[in-house]
Parts: sequence; structure tokens; C-alpha cells
Amino acid sequence: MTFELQAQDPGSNARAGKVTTAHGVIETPIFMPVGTAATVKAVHQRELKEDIQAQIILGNTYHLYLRPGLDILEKAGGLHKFNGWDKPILTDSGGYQVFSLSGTRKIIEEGVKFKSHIDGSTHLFTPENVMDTQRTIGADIIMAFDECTPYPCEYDYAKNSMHRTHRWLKRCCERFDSTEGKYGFDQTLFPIVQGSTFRDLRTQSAEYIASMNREGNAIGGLSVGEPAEMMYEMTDLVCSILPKDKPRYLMGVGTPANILENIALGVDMFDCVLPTRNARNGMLFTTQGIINIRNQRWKDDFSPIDAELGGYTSTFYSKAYLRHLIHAQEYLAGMIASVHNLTFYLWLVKQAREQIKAGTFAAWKNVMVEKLMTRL
Ligand SMILES: Nc1ccc2nc(N)nc(O)c2c1
Repeated sequence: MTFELQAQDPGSNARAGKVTTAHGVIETPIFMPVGTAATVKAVHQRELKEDIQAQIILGNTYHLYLRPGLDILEKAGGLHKFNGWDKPILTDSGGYQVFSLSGTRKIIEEGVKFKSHIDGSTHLFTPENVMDTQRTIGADIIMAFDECTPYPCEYDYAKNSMHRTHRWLKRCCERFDSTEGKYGFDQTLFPIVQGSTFRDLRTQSAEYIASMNREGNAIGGLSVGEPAEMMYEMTDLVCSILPKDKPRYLMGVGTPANILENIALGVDMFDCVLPTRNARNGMLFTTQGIINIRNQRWKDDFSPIDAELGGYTSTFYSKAYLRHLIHAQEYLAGMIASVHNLTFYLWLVKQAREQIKAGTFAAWKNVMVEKLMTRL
């Protein structure tokens, strides 16, 4: 994997670049739709490619390991063959999902013991077997096995957890660097900065992660309920330490406003379930602001969902029709709303890229953030 820095905004730390992987190019800043269990929920691969123009999607080790399981994924020739997405894929390592999904889990030096949320069976994730699992899934970019500390978090817990995450990272690197890709293409391992909301720990973690000299770096432990201002303060600090010539991936972020603010701080890659999760309950992000399509006011508004956005779904269907589908709990409701919201998120980062290349991102960002927060 390589990263080419193409432009830097004069008025902020925003930058535009290009990540090249075995399955193609990713233009940054980029938003990565979340495809947890081998699917971006309710969205066809064709829609992802043509309407949304996604460049990379996520998969998740925890989910895929439990279902369909590694034997099926290996027989298929890896996740790209299994779900038919032939562009880049990034997989999260499962640590975060074990904490957020598995009812019972126990953290030990070896790794994390947990019970499957599907059938209650017990499992142990270790840095080594999580690397092997991600080798089998076959994502282009894979994440280190870490602990995402909760918010708020005691200083001593955050410190001890960060040091364990650093010890696990060393084990991830040793295992990853001593194994090969299984399907004839190279994969890349990103380490993850932790340290919760403590400046000294974040500094220590960013310095340690940078010292591993991997091809890209991730920022974890944020977007876990902390105030946005705290997220921005930690991101700003960590981005000032992580090397400029490597992509920076802020995990689990976020709202459109969070994304623009973090692009200004120097982040290149984002993922979040918000666009698809909120779509299913009728929250639409549009070029004019946020719409709760369930609201009475859209009952007889036959204008397109978002005429400014382009793309088949956002211009072919009306607000009134989508409101009807949501109230009728029709399958098509979630499908239309998910494609629309993801089209918006990819449109937003494309606008940001263009503004950065034009050198006008900083002022544009401030105007856009205000507009995006408008509730229509
Ligand atoms: N907010 C998030 C989302 C996903 C994460 N995944 C990992 N592996 N680690 C974190 O800290 C995350 C934080």
C-alpha cells in the first residue's frame, strides 16, 4: 500500500491524497461505508459502485469470524470473492465489537475471552489469531488488535489498557510480518492510537504507534461518547505527532460536521454506521440540512429527496414517497434511505477533496458545518 500526498490546505491541516492498494485507488479524504457482516446493510454492490461511488468498504473480524465463519470465507477465496466487492476492503480487528456486542468478555494478557452474541459459544481472540483471521478474510487494510477504552475512563485504567494495547500491537506486527496474504495480494496492517482523553497518554501512544513505521495509522478510542470538542482536541494532538506521509484513519467518526472538522485537523479516512443506521429510522442527511422524513411536514412534498445531490436514488424518489415507505415499514424504505445517506457522505468528502485542492477548504468548511447542522 502506498500514500501520495497531493495537496495541503493553506488555512488548515486538511490534506488531499491518494492511497493505492492491491484492489485499487482510494482518494482521500474518504468515507468508508460499513459493511459489518459482508454487506453494507440494504445496499447492492452495484449501487455502492455506481450511485454512491464508494471507493473502499469495511468488514468486521468479529462478525465474519462468527458468521459465515473462516472456512466458508477461505473456500470462497476471501471476502472480495464472497461478496463480490472487487475494490479495496478494510477490516476492523474485532476488539471494539467484542466490547460493544458480546455480553460477557474477559480481558487477559493473552487476549479477550468472549461469548458469541449469536449462539453463546465461548471464544478467545488474541493478537495472533486475529491477524490470522484477517489474513483469511483478505481485506487490503487490516487493523491491529486493541482495546477501545470506554468514555469516561479512569486515568489508571486508560494507562494500563494503553500499555497492553501496545504489547498486543507488537505481537500483531510479529505475527503479521511473519505471514503472507492467502490470495496472492498484499495486505497492510494499521496500528491504532489509544490513550482515552488524557493528553499525556495520547502523546505517548501516538509516539509509540508512529515509531512502528507502518504504512498507515489509525486513531481509536474516540467517538465513544466524549464531547465533540474533546474528540477534536485529541485528534489535533495525535495528528501533530503521527507522520504526515502516512494516511490517518479516525475510527468510528462520525456526523458530517465531525468529518469536516476532523479533515481540517489532518484526518484522511473515516468510517461510521451513522448514515446507514440512521437511514433505517428516517434520518436523512441532505445538501440542505438534516431531514427527519417521518415528520408530518413531508407528507405531501413530492420534490426529490435531494435534487442537488445527483445519483439515481436521491433524485428519482420523492420525500412524500419515502415518508410513506418508512411509515409502512416497507423494505424499500431502508434501501432508499441508506443509498441516499451514503451518496451524501461520499459527496461531502468529494467536495472536501476539491476544496482542499483549490486551497479554499477552511472557509468552505465553516459554512458547510453550519448548513449541515440545519434541521429542516
Ligand atoms: N470508535 C471506534 C470504532 C471502532 C474502533 N475499532 C477499534 N479496533 N478500536 C477502536 O478504538 C475503535 C473506536
